[in-house]
Amino acid sequence: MKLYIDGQWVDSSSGETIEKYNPVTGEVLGKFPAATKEDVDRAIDAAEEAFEAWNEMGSVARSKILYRARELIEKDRGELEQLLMNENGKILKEAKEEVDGVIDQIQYYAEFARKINGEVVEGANSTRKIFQYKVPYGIVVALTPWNFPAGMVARKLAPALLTGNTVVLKPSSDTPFTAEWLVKKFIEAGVPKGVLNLVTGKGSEIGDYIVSHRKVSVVTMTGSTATGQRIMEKASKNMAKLILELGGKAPFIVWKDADIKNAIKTLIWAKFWNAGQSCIAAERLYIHEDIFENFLDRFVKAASRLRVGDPREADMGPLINKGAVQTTEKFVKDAVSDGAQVLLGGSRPNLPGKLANGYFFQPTILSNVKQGDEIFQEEVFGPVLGAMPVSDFDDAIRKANDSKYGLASYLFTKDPNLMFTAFEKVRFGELYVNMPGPEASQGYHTGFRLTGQAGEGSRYGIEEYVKVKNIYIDYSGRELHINTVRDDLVQ
Ligand SMILES: NC(=O)C1=CN([C@@H]2O[C@H](COP(=O)(O)OP(=O)(O)OC[C@H]3O[C@@H](n4cnc5c(N)ncnc54)[C@H](OP(=O)(O)O)[C@@H]3O)[C@@H](O)[C@H]2O)C=CC1
Ligand SMILES: O=C(O)[C@H](O)CO
Repeated sequence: MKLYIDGQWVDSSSGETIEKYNPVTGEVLGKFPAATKEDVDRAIDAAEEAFEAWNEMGSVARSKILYRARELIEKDRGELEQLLMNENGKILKEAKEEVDGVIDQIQYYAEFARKINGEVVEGANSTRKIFQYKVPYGIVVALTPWNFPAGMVARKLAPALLTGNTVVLKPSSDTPFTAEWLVKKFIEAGVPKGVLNLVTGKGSEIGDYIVSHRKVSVVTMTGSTATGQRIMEKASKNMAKLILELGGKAPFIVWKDADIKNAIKTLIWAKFWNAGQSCIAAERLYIHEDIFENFLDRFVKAASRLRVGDPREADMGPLINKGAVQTTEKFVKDAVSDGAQVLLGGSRPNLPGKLANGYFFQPTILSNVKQGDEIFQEEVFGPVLGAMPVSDFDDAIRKANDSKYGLASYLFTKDPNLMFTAFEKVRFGELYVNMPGPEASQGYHTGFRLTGQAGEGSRYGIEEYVKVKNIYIDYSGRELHINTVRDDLVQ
């Protein structure tokens, strides 16, 4: 693999590379370049140089390139699905769904051509006007995560490019090859040189440098809250605009009147989708006390039927890396020492052959957890879920809101009064009522509290990439009378 800078595929200027492991087998999958600060400078300079012409091209011409990229991705989608399975460990159905999402998002953003309009606002009188133009910011740095390595790249590249920005993409070091594959499609589709650049390398080494670079206008990042906070600090040097989609700790409330079968199916999805590695994953289960035991019993039975293993045939694949397995193990251990009872799983599975070295963890369900426990406060990002009985709806909402994160939440009930109470009181960017996620391209993916800033998707999401520029004009042609400037000063 190589870096893509100013229209050229090149090695890192240091020649250094980093190894990437296959999460299914623990074997080395390949190597990718460790970009240096000089490589970053060249990528940013290229993005700066390309900006004017790309902006002048107009949104219709840019959308044609996006439509073409979408077609190219669709044509070779099988390759991308394989890559997602090897690089991320996704099961086949989820890899296919992610590619559907990539195609959908590129199409969705391309459709905004000609639709990002400014306004003409009245001035102090009828011959004065204020033109409010929506213009691209300039250079966007896109830092993408590994959990949806294709979807997140598409969700950042498509709106940034459509609106006339140029981009430097730095993907997660756990999924560089998926990003490379997608960049190739955008290039083949006709993105001009310098408009889109790809640099890879450890965020801990080049991240601070990229986000604090004086030429960068927007930093869009999906990942952990700790990294998001660091980015805020570093990017403040240059006042870059931030779009940060960070951690989640979704509450999943099941009321006593809920359709239990639908709730369990949704919960299986919400907890074990991508092995629990999604920011909208159910992380706290609040069940009405009248149905608590029965619900948990049925949920445990259903989850115990999940097949864990080779992504080509399993229901759930591995975690992303060795560190993620260790973190998940520690969450379970700490929960047990806090008094939790393990109803299912709790450890790594015994898998045969090469899978024995893969980064797998069993679906894990815990009861006897308390609101203040680590397992109910910190983001697990793995296939582990704690459950707690609740009896009063307001109390359930209070507990749900008692989290430093505020992205997704779920509610199962048939009672419209409870639904509307939740619409009002839930302090999360998303509430899924009687249905699963994930978020749609036309929804605005955003969160409260430490989940971040700004958002993605919908017209609100695309407008994060444009700035409103104001032009004031007096076209009367008459002599100006300025209140605080005497007319007789100027003869
Ligand atoms: N909201 C979400 O969807 C996601 C949340 N997470 C959360 O984060 C945890 C850890 O995952 P991890 O991959 O380490 O997430 P990080 O937040 O560390 O990484 C996300 C992205 O930011 C980059 N990055 C890391 N450090 C910096 C920095 N100082 N400046 C700029 N960019 C940087 C990473 O690059 P590099 O990979 O090279 O470090 C990656 O591209 C997960 O367990 C989960 O809790 C993770 C992924 C997605
Ligand atoms: O970040 C995530 O996990 C994605 O937005 C999927 O919901």
